[in-house]
Amino acid sequence: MDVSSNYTQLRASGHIAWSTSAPSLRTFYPAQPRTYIVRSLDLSQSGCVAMLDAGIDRLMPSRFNLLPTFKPSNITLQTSPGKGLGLFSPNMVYPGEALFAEHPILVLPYAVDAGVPLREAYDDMLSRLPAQTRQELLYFCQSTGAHEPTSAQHLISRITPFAIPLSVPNRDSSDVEMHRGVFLKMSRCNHSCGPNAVWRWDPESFSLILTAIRYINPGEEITIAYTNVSLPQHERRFNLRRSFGFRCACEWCTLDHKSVLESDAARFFLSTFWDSPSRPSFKAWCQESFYSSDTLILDHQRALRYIQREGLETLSSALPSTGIHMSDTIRHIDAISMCYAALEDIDKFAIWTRRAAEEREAFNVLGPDRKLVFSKWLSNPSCCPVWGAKKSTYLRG
Ligand SMILES: C[S@@+](CC[C@H](N)C(=O)[O-])C[C@H]1O[C@@H](n2cnc3c(N)ncnc32)[C@H](O)[C@@H]1O
Repeated sequence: MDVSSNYTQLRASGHIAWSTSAPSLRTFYPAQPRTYIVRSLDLSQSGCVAMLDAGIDRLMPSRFNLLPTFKPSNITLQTSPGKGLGLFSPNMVYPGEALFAEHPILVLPYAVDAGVPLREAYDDMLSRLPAQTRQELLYFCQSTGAHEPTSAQHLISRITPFAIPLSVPNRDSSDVEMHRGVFLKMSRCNHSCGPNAVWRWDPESFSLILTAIRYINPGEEITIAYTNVSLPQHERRFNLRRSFGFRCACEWCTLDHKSVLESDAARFFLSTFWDSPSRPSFKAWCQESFYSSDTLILDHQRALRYIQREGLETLSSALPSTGIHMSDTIRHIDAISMCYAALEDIDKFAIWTRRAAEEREAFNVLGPDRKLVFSKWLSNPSCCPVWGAKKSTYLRG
């Protein structure tokens, strides 16, 4: 291990396998021992120490964009029944509103060459953090009620990391792209099976951004999903227990037995919606007169009701045409608007097209092209390519 004034180089010796209690850390045996660099990144007062594969370290930009600034939302840390501490919003938050952005304090690879002396690396990393940040990390472990951590490695492994992708030198290194980011504030965000916020990694500012996906009332807890929330309760429970070691106390997991069955059925309906063979495609619905005018509309409206009831605004799926991921809420609204266009129902087409534009606007995904298309359709609905597509079948029928 070579130590210089501002960074530490760790060379995997290729034969010492360090065990670690970190649940998410994997060790592997690469053909050539890898070299890792441990160094501080100049990001914020809380400090940030990264342990990176030397190839990845070379690709790290020397500067990052400033943290995006948002309306100060004064997130508070409070007790959440059955979940320890959690993040709460004292203010009303709107769907699509960014809650906060945060730099990591530690960045580590997900998969580390088994020859790396991890214990030394973790000691080194912690010693480089400001004393105040180290204190906060310790407080994090104490407040979760667990035993005092016995080492830096133990302490770091206690904190649930977020998976952040970093640029890798080439496609062959894609297996080492994913890193564990440890965050002081974000790591307090609890899980819910109907979360009201989502997070995303912003490589330009090297930060995690938390965004509301529905209205969050003053005093409400901010939650994210730690697991696939479209699964039935017993599978979510199994996954949360296996990966994070807790039993979920969210409002969907504490329902009575009958309501859990209803919730599972709704989640199944939503997760299989786009591939369900029993539902006609839009084209088939337009062409076949035996499909009643409201079959598809009622199904999409039911999906929107379930999304709201189950708190599943987080659901998104790949569009078959482009493969691009889009919010399921937007997809259902678009589909209803197209059905009304096909039926030449001017009033309802206008209502749902406006809703499609508003939903996109809230989440900043209403590009100028789409905005123009919507305004054209609203001023002259017959411009919509599927205008009358179902009605003409009726007339033919
Ligand atoms: C990343 S921490 C979240 C902050 C933590 N509650 C605290 O007091 O610092 C994850 C831990 O919080 C608790 N937790 C998070 N979501 C929960 C939920 N839905 N039900 C019960 N416990 C939860 C579990 O103990 C879990 O291991």
